[in-house]
Amino acid sequence: MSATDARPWVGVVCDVQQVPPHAFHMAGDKYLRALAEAAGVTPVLLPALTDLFDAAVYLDRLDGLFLTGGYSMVHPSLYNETPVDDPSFDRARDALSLRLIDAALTRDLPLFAACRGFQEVNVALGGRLHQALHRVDGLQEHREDKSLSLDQQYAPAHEVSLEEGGLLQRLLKRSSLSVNSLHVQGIQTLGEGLAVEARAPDGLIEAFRIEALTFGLAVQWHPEWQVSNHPHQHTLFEAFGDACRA
Ligand SMILES: N[C@@H](CCC(=O)NCCCC(=O)O)C(=O)O
Repeated sequence: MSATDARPWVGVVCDVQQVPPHAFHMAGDKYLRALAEAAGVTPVLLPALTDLFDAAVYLDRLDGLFLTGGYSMVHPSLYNETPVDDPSFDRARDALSLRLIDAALTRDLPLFAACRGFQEVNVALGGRLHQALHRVDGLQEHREDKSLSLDQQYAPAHEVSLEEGGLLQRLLKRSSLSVNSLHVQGIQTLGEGLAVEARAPDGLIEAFRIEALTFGLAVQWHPEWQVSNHPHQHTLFEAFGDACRA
């Protein structure tokens, strides 16, 4: 690897988690490796310090933005609801992601989002979430079984149908895709300027395109998981990397 890195630099949002007795800003290894290996970009962690400065300044020096998954829930107050359960929240992550989504739209910066990141984009654009999909009549189970191994938790869980003529169908040259499923929350109402790209068998929206962006794709599943073994997911990261290089 040359000392001068000509690859695009892509911002990756951090979660704020306690590693007792301290708080840490962190991002998952599997996301960072997928960006480096499949997208061919250089990931840069973005600390969630919106209480200190406007996070939009990050994007002045970046070529793309990636919103990762995360075990914490997007706070329901961001879509005008009160929490119905007592899950883990991460308000600092919420504030960082929502500010960066807005700033990426202003700059037409390439954006790719997974799972929690998918939910954040929906909420940032005025959409609402189901706080607990497993309590919604007519929807299938979308959570992982945490008693299983990670390989089993992130294994393909259901098919999604790809929208006719959509970005995913064009990129993947197919009409359906097998995806993993590790989420409690999901889309209840779709935000403004979002175009459905994929749905689960129960009708739940599982991917959308951000119409205002030259490249804006968000998926409910985990495309980063063992991306080298999943060519279709690898293609999504390649397309994002190409958009960051454009
Ligand atoms: N908390 C949200 C999003 C779920 C999610 O991102 N799960 C994966 C977390 C671990 C990882 O980063 O792979 C929800 O439950 O809906």
